[in-house]
Amino acid sequence: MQELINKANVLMEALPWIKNFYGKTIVIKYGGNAMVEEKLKEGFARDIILMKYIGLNPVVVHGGGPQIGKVLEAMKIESNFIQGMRVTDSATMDVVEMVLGGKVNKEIVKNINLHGGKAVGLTGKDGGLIRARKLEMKAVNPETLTPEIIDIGMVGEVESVDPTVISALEESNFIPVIAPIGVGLNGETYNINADLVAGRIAGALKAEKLILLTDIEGVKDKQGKLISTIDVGRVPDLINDETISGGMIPKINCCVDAVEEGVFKAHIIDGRMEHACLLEIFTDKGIGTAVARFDK
Ligand SMILES: Nc1ncnc2c1ncn2[C@@H]1O[C@H](COP(=O)(O)OP(=O)(O)O)[C@@H](O)[C@H]1O
Ligand SMILES: CC(=O)N[C@@H](CCC(=O)OP(=O)(O)O)C(=O)O
Repeated sequence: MQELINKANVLMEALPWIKNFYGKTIVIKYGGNAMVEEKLKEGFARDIILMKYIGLNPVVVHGGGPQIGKVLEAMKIESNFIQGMRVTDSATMDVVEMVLGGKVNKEIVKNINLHGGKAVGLTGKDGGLIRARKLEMKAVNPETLTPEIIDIGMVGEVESVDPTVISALEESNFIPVIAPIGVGLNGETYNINADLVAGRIAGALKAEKLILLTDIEGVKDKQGKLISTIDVGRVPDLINDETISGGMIPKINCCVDAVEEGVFKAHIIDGRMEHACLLEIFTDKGIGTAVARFDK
């Protein structure tokens, strides 16, 4: 009997959060281990469906860097990254679009639909969702030691987001699943980092939350202890004193940008943990690191 009451208590813990988030949009960047391991994949699909059925509007933006890498390797095309961005010539762009917009996107859609949801896959080309432009990357020339703009091919940055197609899908209770590919003014295709796309889509939708799933517990301090909350104003110091480095820099900056654009809270959480999204949204304590304007 006590076991049943405990179950009811767990559900009741979620009640204030369900009330709070009812009708609100949550953008989730899906990637890493959560997109590879069978058990985690199924758990993620079920989490998204549960969110939808209790009245939230989940929007999934996915990555797929490792999946692209595997196909490029099989095709004997070399992968090169500069400042975390894949150098993308036209042969690589074809593979990126094929893998992200095709196999990876459709597998996520299939998993959600298989477990009872109604997902629709899109790239940024569909409905004019993501207008992109070429990313101007600055790097220091090792010979002259001066910063200059380098050409890394068809890598894009988001110029603007037109969320009309997302709203149309939400009205009919579909769950949008978005591949991070954008289209330029003249119809050219761009490969865009998925975290950046998720941040901008969350901003355009004025989402309640942006959740970035990654393969680490969250942002850690210099002693390796998890930092549960970070005020956006503190981020530059954490980067300058090198508490935050490497791949975590674009992630945290993307959270800051989303908050500045009107997203209430951004979270960096551990996608290796089963039901990570649900634990973050529906429990009092949450997991991972929350980034917001706490010091008002
Ligand atoms: N302060 C920090 N807290 C946590 N991770 C950090 C921190 N600073 C740097 N990192 C690094 O950033 C990595 C996450 O970025 P990345 O590997 O690019 O993620 P993903 O592949 O999910 O996009 C972590 O695995 C860790 O090595
Ligand atoms: C420009 C750029 O680097 N684009 C990424 C897009 C996919 C992505 O971001 O996937 P993850 O989230 O798994 O890293 C790439 O080509 O790998």
